[in-house]
Formats: sequence, C-alpha cells, structure tokens
Amino acid sequence: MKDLILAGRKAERSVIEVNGVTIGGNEIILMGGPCAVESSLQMSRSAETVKEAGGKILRGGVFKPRTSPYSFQGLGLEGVNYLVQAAKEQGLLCVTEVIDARSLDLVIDKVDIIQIGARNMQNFELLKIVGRIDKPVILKRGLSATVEEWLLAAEYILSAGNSQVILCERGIRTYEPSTRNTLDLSAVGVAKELSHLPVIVDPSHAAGRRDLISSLSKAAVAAGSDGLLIETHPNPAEATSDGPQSLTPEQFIQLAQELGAVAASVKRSFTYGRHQPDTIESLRAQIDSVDQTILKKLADRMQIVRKLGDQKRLDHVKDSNRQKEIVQRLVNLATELELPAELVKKIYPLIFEFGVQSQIKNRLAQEKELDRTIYPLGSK
Ligand SMILES: C=C(O[C@@H]1C=C(C(=O)O)C=C[C@H]1O)C(=O)O
Repeated sequence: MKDLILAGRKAERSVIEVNGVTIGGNEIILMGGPCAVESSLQMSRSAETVKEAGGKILRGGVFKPRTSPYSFQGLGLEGVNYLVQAAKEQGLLCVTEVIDARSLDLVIDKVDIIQIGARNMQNFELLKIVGRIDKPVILKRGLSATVEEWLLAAEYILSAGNSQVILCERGIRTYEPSTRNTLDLSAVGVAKELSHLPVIVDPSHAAGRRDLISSLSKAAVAAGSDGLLIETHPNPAEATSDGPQSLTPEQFIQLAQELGAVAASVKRSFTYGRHQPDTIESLRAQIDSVDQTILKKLADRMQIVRKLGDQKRLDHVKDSNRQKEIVQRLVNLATELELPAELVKKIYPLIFEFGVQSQIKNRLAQEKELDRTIYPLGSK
C-alpha cells in the first residue's frame, strides 16, 4: 500500500513494551475500565475488577468527545488523578484519551498510554503532536475509516518519531442499526497483514450493548487481536457514559475466566486472576526500577561526600582508614544479605575514587570562585 513507509509490513512484528507490559507479544493483554472517570471510588472498584480478572491496563476517559455537547464532558485533571491512583493501587498501567495539545500536556507525565479516539483519527495536527511524545499511543479506527486511512493515520504518528503505535478496531458505521457500530473483525487480519503494528479490539464501542461483548471478545482473540479494551463499570445502570455497553464486574471477570481457552486455541496466552506469572519483561521492568533507585541513592551519596569535602583541607581529602572501615562494615552486611563480599570489595573502591575526585574538583572550583571575587579583574 502506498505511503505506508513506516507502518507497512516488516519482517518482524512490532512489540511494544510499556512499564513491564508487552503488547503485541504472545500474551493477550486485557484492558478494562469505565468509559468515563466519575469518582475515586468508581475507579478503585474498576481497578479491582480489572486486576481480579488478570487485566494489565486500566482505562478511563477524562476528556470526553461526546456526540452531544449536552452530555457529560469528563472530569479533566481531577479524573486523571483518580485514574492514576486507582491503577497504582492495583499495580496496573493506565490509559486515557486526549483530544488536543492541552489535554495531552495535562496527562502526559501521569499515564502510561495515550489514546487517540475514533473521532480524532484524522485530526492530523493531533497525530503529529502525539508523534513527538515518548509514550505508546492507542489509535482507534475512525467511525467510517477504511483500513488504509487508519494505517495512514498511524503513519502520521510514526513519521513524527513515535514508533509505539497500537491500532484499535472499535467498530465502523454501517447500515445495520441493531448494534451501535459493526465490529469489523476482518480488519484485525487485514491490518496485521498490511502492517507490523499490534492490533487490539474494543468490542464495547462496537456493539454498544453488553450482551454481545463476551462473544465478540472471544471472536476478536480468535481473529488475531493482541489485546482487548473492554468497558466495565461497578454499577453500569448509573454510568454517566455508555452504561448499556459496560459489563458488570462479575461479567468482566467471567469473560476473563473463559478467555484463556480461546487464546490457547490460537496458540496465544492469557492468564486469568490476580497472580500473574513472571515474564522476562515484567522482571526486567522490576530490575530497571531497582537500578533507578540504586543510581539515585548513589547521587545522594555523592552530594553528601561533596559537602563533607568542604570541611577538609584540600591536601587531606582522601582518608584510607575511613574507607577500610566502610568496606569492613559493608562486607559484614553483604554476608548477612547473602551477597558475595567480593562485590563490596570491587565496587566500593570505585565509589571512593569518584567521591574523592569530586571533593577535590569541588574545592578547586570554590577556590577559583573565591579568587574571582577577590581579584575581579584577574590581576592576581
Ligand atoms: C567522604 C569522605 O571522603 C573520602 C571519601 C569517602 C567515601 O566516599 O565514603 C571516604 C573517605 C574519604 O576518602 C570521608 O572522609 O568520610
């Protein structure tokens, strides 16, 4: 297909890793939550449901591009905080839709994934803007968009520099009024044939009615979808948005219990339940987070060492006895923690070396500064 320079098919399918969750790998990723964020309690309950089911990502709209201007327009920034907090409570990631540059600015540092809704699929300026961020983007298929138009919309994001695009089929407008939209499951296969990008399915917006969601979800997995984006609400009868298509918590959990067998039938995996097996990706995400802590603590240490250096004579910065004491204490601790003593003996001399260096550099810089204030014209 013309102009699918970056979105077009490649030898390998794209796999998107986001904070320990892999989209486009073997595992089917379940995402769920209400259409709109309404309250902190509603989000906590939704997050519990998603977690209980084995879901990985919590959804919730805070900027709602509603068909009618008189419908609930979303809680904005207040809602983002409910979404993020609820996701954190359950160890889930979260996704929300943005509608313009301003709404993106408000959520970019808070959520894990950004969604571009169906109505904005051809908002090319917005596509270019999310093309410049470093976060995955779920790109919903437009209400009446062909697969080609959808992939070209993805091309806008990719060509602006963001390679993390996830396509989402959510039903298209047809002449059939018995469902809200017609879920185009062939589009999953077609998009995967034409492009390397992961494809997920949102059966909720497609059907518009909860009685069809379970079967459509299973069909989507069988058709090759990499994930599901399903609406669930603690009390759908009271939802401010899209109540009729929201699953009750029990229905959502029931569906998740049945999903593993369907996934296995097409050689994919889905694990129901709170306790998920460790994957290479989730373990790596944990390691990355520990590494960050180690480095931040090293930076704190360095800062203290520099301050301490200010109290020493420049020619007495290094203190070998103190270094020996530290190593001995840490060797003992390492043994208690079942770490090799060698680790401490190898790492700490390096840390001291950089500490002493930074003390000396810091003192020299201070003396230079002092010189400049005493001899401002350099007449020393
Ligand atoms: C921080 C000091 O200065 C130097 C750096 C040390 C460190 O990084 O822990 C230890 C001893 C000194 O060689 C100190 O004297 O305690």
